[in-house]
Amino acid sequence: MVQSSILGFPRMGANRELKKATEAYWADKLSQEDLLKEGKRLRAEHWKIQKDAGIDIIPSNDFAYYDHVLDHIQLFGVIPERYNKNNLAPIDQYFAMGRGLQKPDQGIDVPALEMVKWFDSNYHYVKPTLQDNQVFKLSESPKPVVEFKEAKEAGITTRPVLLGPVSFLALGKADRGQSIDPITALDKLLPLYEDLLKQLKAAGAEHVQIDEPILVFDLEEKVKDAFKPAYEKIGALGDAAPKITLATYFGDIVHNKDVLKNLQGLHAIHVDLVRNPEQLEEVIGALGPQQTLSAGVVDGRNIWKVNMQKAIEAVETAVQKLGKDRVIVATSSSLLHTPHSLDAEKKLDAEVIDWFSFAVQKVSEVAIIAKAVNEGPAAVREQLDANAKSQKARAESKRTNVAEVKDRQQKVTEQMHNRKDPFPTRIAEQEKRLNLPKFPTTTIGSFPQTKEIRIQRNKFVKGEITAEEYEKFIEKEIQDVIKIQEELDLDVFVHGEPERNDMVQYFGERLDGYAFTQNGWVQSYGSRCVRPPIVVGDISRPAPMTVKESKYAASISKRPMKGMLTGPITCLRWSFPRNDVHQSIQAQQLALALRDEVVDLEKAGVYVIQVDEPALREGLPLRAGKERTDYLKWAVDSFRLATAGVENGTQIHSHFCYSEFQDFFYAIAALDADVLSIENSKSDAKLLKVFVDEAYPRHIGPGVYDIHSPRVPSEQEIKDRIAEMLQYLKPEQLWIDPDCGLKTRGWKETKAALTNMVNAAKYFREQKA
Ligand SMILES: CN1c2c(nc(N)[nH]c2=O)NC[C@@H]1CNc1ccc(C(=O)N[C@@H](CCC(=O)N[C@@H](CCC(=O)N[C@@H](CCC(=O)O)C(=O)O)C(=O)O)C(=O)O)cc1
Ligand SMILES: N[C@@H](CCS)C(=O)O
Ligand SMILES: [Zn+2]
Repeated sequence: MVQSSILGFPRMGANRELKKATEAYWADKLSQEDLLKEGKRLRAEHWKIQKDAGIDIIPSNDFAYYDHVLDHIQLFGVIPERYNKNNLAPIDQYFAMGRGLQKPDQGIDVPALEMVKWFDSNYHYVKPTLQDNQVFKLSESPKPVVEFKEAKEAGITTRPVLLGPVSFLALGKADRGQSIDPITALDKLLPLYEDLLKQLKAAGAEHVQIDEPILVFDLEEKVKDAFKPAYEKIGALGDAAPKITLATYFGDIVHNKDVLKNLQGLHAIHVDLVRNPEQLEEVIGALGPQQTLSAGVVDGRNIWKVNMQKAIEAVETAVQKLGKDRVIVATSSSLLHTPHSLDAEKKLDAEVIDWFSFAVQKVSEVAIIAKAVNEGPAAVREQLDANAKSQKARAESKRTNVAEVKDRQQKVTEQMHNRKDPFPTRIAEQEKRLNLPKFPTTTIGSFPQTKEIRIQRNKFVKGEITAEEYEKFIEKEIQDVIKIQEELDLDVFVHGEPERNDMVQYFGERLDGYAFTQNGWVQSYGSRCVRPPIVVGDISRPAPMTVKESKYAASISKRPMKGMLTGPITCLRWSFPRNDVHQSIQAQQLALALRDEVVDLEKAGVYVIQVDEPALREGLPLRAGKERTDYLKWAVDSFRLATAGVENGTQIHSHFCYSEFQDFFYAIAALDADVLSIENSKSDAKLLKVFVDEAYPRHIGPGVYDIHSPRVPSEQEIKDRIAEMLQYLKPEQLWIDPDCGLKTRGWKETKAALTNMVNAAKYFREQKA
């Protein structure tokens, strides 16, 4: 029989209970015991949802209090010494690695480990950070074993999920000042996997899911070569270990077919057939004679209802070749990237809600597809008919065919992508207008989103206060942040984004062609969640979206005010995009809407405009090739189309909050932004060398401190950082700013950090005068 399986379930809970519990714990408002109890309750609830839906293979160890890669860091003892010094309880050490810990009264001050994008998703993982003489040590009560037993006690035999040894190492890095190439530590790490697998088997686990998602990348030979010895060793455990399903997702693995050849001893291989349905035949051909295919046909990354007919056809193709006992119906990836359930959505338009499927619904979809294949379509006729009807309605909906939007796209010319003059002419005009000092200081846009702001917005959304009352409140917030920026003596001000719930959702809510949810939360990192808006049709801007707040802020500010927009690619990437038209079309529609906004801001007297594109890099197809080249063209074009409508004297900024910009330098340069701010504080300043090597002529503000942690950087630390940057960048190019927006921070640490930042900038201003 074909079995049904889920690769992972969202952790936060139907009402973000996990977020609330962890944040309460951090604020000393919940005991450790109660936090752990809440985790246990959530796990049980999620297993039950899957069991009740009839899923055969239910995951465990997919739950994490902060991040599953961080779980493995602690599981294998990859804990840099600085986190061992303060005798922290395991859970506190875990959070210290995830988010840093500063307790001056106890002499504790450790920054967080680096956190980066999980493949091309909006989820972030904590990077394993290794030492040259790395010693691995399996934790005394390994989490995967504990959670397997917990599920078993609740009457559910699960398939534990582990991140595989090759991916764990390849996704890691050497600690600062260390030079280890993580993959060389494989031999030392493998015995811990062996031990863990034996413990899982002894606890009763018959199957284990080992994720090796790096197989979707173009791999260096040494990483590719690591698979064979790793899985031979693990495979040699035979019956002493559970049977292994090796899972890949977010891409195809055909280019690594030679690796698959060495994995034929494993029980099953999982592939993502939503992203790359065309890999099915080749992967089947590469399987060993006994091997099972886990067919990922229900999308773990988007919210569209599965097309049952197509999914069933793919599974049937596999069944014809392999037989029912060697095929598993599965989600394409973990459902971590989808919201919990549609049941909470009370305000979605009836037309569009019928097109969506969140995690709980996707679990049912997997079960239905398996049933259709096992028992024939008649067994699920009603569900299949309803699904076909919904697919048809979406394809024929007016929302997906708006003539005015299509006409405007037809009329886009090449010239619309270019500023009037090149940078030297522009910057001269901008300098005259803005009159900024050397090493200008600015922030990235948002200031702390205080509890009070959220409460007021919540009241407004619920109709408990009027639009005027809310508007007054926002104006007062803007006044306050302007006053604070004056006191801090920053050079280019921002209005603080108090009116925005999120930098993407806010725009989604103001654009036609979008739907947005009440409770569609998805984990972004740690306890932080986002509610991605959903692109349901052709996009256009019915009215200005940000002009009122920016104009007001500019009118009461003595310094230049920076208008703040989210770029077309980031809007697209951090939304749930349509899957019925190419993303380049959606990006161009967004670009045209933003172009109007940029021009309207300029008309309103806002002469510095930042268009954030932090997701530009994340959208890059994971492998080199035509798809990547094409992406770079349409992604860069969409930014240029959005920003090129302004005069020379209007300064366009863009912001990128990730550090791996090396391989992406040309795209960033091609945006032709006058000023770039880039996350950089946790990376080696050496990375900035690319700007020198490529003779980058425009202005740059590499972040001087990390904003993800409440830790306050000292003035000296920031000065050291700036001095490092000046080894690579010219003084007249350099802007001083934090890594990213400050919305997640509290005011106390924000003021302290920015005071140190401004003082450090002033020090260099005097030095270089
Ligand atoms: C910059 N980043 C972003 C990414 N993706 C985005 N879509 N947005 C981003 O900013 N990706 C990369 C990075 C890092 N990621 C994040 C992600 C999320 C946050 C964050 O602070 N999230 C908040 C939620 C923000 C939000 O939408 N707030 C709403 C609703 C707030 C809320 O929970 N309201 C309560 C009631 C009010 C109360 O009592 O507090 C409720 O509904 O129950 C709003 O402000 O109106 C989070 O808390 O997780 C940061 C960086
Ligand atoms: N302007 C946004 C950018 C975040 S990437 C902010 O400051 O929050
Ligand atoms: Zn950012």
